[in-house]
Amino acid sequence: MATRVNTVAVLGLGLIGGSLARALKTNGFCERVIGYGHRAPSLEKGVELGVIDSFTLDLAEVIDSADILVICTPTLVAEQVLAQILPAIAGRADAPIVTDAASVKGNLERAARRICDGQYPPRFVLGHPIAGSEQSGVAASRADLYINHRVILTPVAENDADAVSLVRDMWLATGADVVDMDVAQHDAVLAATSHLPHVLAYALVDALAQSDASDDIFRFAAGGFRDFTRIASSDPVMWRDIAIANKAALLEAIDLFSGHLADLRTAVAGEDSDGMHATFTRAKAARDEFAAILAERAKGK
Ligand SMILES: NC(=O)C1=CN([C@@H]2O[C@H](COP(=O)(O)OP(=O)(O)OC[C@H]3O[C@@H](n4cnc5c(N)ncnc54)[C@H](O)[C@@H]3O)[C@@H](O)[C@H]2O)C=CC1
Ligand SMILES: O=C(O)C(=O)Cc1ccc(O)cc1
Repeated sequence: MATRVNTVAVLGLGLIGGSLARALKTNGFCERVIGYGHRAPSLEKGVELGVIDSFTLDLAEVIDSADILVICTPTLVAEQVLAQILPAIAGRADAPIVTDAASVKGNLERAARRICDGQYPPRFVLGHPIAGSEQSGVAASRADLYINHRVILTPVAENDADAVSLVRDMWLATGADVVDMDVAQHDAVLAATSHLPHVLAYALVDALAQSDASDDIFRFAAGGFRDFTRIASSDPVMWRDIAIANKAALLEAIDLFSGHLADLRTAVAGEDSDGMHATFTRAKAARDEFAAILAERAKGK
């Protein structure tokens, strides 16, 4: 593809930032990808693996040399990084476009307004790739991570249309499908489909690991346990940040789920076979429909 910009900077070179860097280098969206972080080791590894061309620990240098800054740090760190970047680029005609990949959008929208005295910075575009895994770190990054996966952009009214368009093109260049969503809708949907399942997996594994029978439980666990709990191997810092940043929507999702679990407990205790059968049948139909959608999407690969 024709090169769109000279330099993309990835701030926080882990699974998500490393995979973006690899994809952009593979498809020629930019001339070079540079890395920025608070510590050298993962960035040195990124250069060694050919994920990035160079790196710096100096944020001012990144701001001066990149066309697009992509914040790929844990969610709450992204607020701190924004607090350093936005004042530094305010009013600068040659300022880079800023975007991010964090899992929650509302906290970053609020942070951006707070940092800029209530005025949303037009060239900051909120984004979130719905692709990843329980792994983390630059060594786990892959150039094909985003192919046929959704990337959600949550532009706000004050956004500069050209900035949104360039960020959209960047993600399209990775092979992703880019969709727009409202910030609050994004956070509610992701609380239900991603943040709640991670909390449930962590809770289940923690509860069983602390029980007296934990040795037997893990020794004899079947595939269902493995499927349900894979995501409990995800990075605790990342998920702690997500739970804090999306507290309101996550609490709503937990409460909705707790109500259903309580109903199911009542059905089990009362041997309510019709009630249980109805719940399991409804859930199976919904899950089968979801599996069919996934299969259709995989065909597009
Ligand atoms: N892992 C996943 O499946 C997905 C993660 N996300 C989001 O993407 C972001 C990154 O996630 P991963 O790449 O999985 O995490 P990661 O742990 O693999 O990478 C995060 C990187 O940020 C760096 N970092 C930490 N503190 C920093 C600081 N103060 N300044 C500069 N760099 C710092 C770390 O050194 C690391 O290189 C998170 O906000 C996460 O919520 C979004 C979609 C999927
Ligand atoms: O590992 C998995 O299945 C995931 O769910 C990956 C993931 C983690 C966080 C996100 O914000 C989006 C996707």
